Amino acid sequence: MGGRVNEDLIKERRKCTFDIKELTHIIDCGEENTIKRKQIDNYILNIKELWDDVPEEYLSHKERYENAIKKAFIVLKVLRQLHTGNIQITDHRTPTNVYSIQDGIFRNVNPLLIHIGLFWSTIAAQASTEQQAEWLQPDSSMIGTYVQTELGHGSFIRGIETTATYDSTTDEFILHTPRLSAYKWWPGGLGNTANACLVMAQLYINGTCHGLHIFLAQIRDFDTHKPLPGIKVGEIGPKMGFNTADNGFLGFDNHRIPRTNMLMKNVQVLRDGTYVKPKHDKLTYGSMLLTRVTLISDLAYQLSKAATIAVRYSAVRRQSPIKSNEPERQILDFVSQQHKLFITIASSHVYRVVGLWMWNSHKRVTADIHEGNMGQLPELHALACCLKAISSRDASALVEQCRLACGGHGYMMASNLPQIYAYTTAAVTYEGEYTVLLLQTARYLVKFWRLAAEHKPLPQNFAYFEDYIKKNFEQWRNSPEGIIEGFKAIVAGKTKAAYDTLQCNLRNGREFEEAWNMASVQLTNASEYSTISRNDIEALQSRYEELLALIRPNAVGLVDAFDIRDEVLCSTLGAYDGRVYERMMEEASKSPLNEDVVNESFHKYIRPVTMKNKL
Ligand SMILES: CCCCCCCCCC/C=C\CCCCCCCC(=O)SCCNC(=O)CCNC(=O)[C@H](O)C(C)(C)COP(=O)(O)OP(=O)(O)OC[C@H]1O[C@@H](n2cnc3c(N)ncnc32)[C@H](O)[C@@H]1OP(=O)(O)O
Ligand SMILES: Cc1cc2nc3c(=O)[nH]c(=O)nc-3n(C[C@H](O)[C@H](O)[C@H](O)COP(=O)(O)OP(=O)(O)OC[C@H]3O[C@@H](n4cnc5c(N)ncnc54)[C@H](O)[C@@H]3O)c2cc1C
Repeated sequence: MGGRVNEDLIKERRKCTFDIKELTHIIDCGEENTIKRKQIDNYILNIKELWDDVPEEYLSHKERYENAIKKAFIVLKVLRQLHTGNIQITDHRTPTNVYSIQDGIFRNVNPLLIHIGLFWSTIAAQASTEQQAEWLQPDSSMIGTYVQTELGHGSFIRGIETTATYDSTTDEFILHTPRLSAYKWWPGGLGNTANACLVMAQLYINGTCHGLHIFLAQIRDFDTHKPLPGIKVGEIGPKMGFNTADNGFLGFDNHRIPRTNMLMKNVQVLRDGTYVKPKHDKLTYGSMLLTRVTLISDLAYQLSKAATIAVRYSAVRRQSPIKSNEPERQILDFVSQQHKLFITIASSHVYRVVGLWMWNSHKRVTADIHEGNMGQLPELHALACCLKAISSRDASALVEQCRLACGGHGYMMASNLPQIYAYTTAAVTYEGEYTVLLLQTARYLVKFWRLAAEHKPLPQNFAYFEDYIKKNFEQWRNSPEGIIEGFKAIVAGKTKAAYDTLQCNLRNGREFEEAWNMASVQLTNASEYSTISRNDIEALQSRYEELLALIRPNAVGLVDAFDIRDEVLCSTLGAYDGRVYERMMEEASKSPLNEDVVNESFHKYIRPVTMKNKL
């Protein structure tokens, strides 16, 4: 769409007091990465076959999937070319960099998301060298998915009921679904797309259960794509979002796979049925850990999209004068609006930085694990659980806040905010449900509180627990260091309160698990335990309001620095040129309900009633 840039946005950009490009380079971790990112954007977004004439929202569930699959294989080809170096752009900060522009292409989810993001990465991390050499061929016929959750069990994975029983006479595992609740349910790409999967099942050898292990199973014929004998597979139906991801169900009826299809890097079953234990029994859960880490950066990116849309719209939208004799103001001038939006910008930066830090920590800990050192795994797991939980919960709440900040127009699908919300809120549940993950972190914290309470030596990271017990915390100071100290006090105070409740329940004769359950609300909620006073809060509040005013002239510059292209934002409200109303009218004209001047239902249903007495 041609035309001038909205005058208010032009003025906002003139007001900006910092170098927008410099911030973009910081976000990309260097100018070189910005250049590479833009090359990828240009390359992929210029592929004409990836763009639709009819907006996604007007397609049926089936048409959406078919359209998405067409695009997914174009994108897959490009990703393969990038990896093999046939397109000369490589080396990226985090995987999300390459994949983020797909949001614009699919306006939903790439049906190959799990194939690329989880299937290949799990094989790369958990299969033996020989298995990798066989399965990770660039021209492989396999389209895979990650099959863990069952109809009856998602969070409590030890309760998974699918079995893999070793048959030493044939050197095979027999995969079996013993009952309805054991049907696999949810895996992305399973419904129609995948012909193979990594399936999590309870391993049985000679009647002994060795717990959960991962197996590669072919489920559809590579040529005809028909389900193999003994496989019952299908799609689970429409969802709040993720409607192009063909999430599926899967049942096995004594389906046989070779013994060598168990992922054997960390754990082995030998030909004679000997079980060789892993060095750490949670290494099988490694893919969940990696995805949780990756998600933090992805959620930061979703926040930057929502903030870009809502801030640009708030600069263009004028409604109500502040003083009655003045013209209507940009809604961005209302301090309450600034509060809604600037927090979203800030949170995006916070989770971007933390996500990158976690990505690097994961790389470091994985290298250690490779050398046989498991020492850092529990801390990484506790951090990943907590950060995945709060980043997804914050992101979905803030995306919704941005949507509401755009008033009625935020409710339009063409604003793209409802789709970003549906995508973001799913992350609160998948890859470990919010409360369940917080309880994992609580379990870790309580362990160290117990050491502190018993005056046993603590690792340096937990020295603040001891400080709290000895009341060594300094008086609150309104500074970044003071805020960090305040948070330490909150964690220590909260952990203490939960620990005390737990102990009290135990003293009253409860079993540990029951006592834990009774303390679980305390274990997941944070409250104010720091030395902060009422006066401090007032000072913080007024500093916060000063900061809102300081940020105000730079708001549009700050979101421009995210440098997200219009094709990715897909929003009538958030485009760079700010031609909001023109774009809204153009999108409305695409509604099929505008195709006929008089819709045929008028003749069928309305006219017979309204004209009844006049005919
Ligand atoms: C084309 C695009 C490609 C994209 C590529 C990248 C793009 C990035 C963007 C991403 C965007 C979207 C992608 C996502 C799409 C959707 C994917 C969804 C996939 C799924 O949902 S898969 C299913 C996930 N399921 C879960 O997460 C289940 C949650 N439950 C659990 O994890 C466990 O049951 C549990 C809650 C952890 C409990 O486990 P368990 O009962 O076995 O353990 P205990 O509580 O008894 O604890 C025992 C002991 O073990 C420790 N521990 C537990 N887990 C781990 C771990 N993972 N690592 C290390 N240690 C672990 C625990 O701390 C205990 O230790 P302790 O005994 O206290 O010492
Ligand atoms: C969009 C989407 C995509 C998905 N993709 C995949 C995929 O590709 N592969 C795959 O295998 N799975 C996938 N899943 C499944 C997902 O991983 C699970 O839904 C998730 O792990 C939560 O498990 P659940 O559904 O069993 O929830 P439940 O565990 O039944 O949770 C229901 C409620 O019970 C509470 N609860 C449960 N246990 C406890 C506890 N111990 N203490 C306190 N409260 C508890 C929870 O907090 C929650 O409030 C996907 C899910 C979604 C929504």
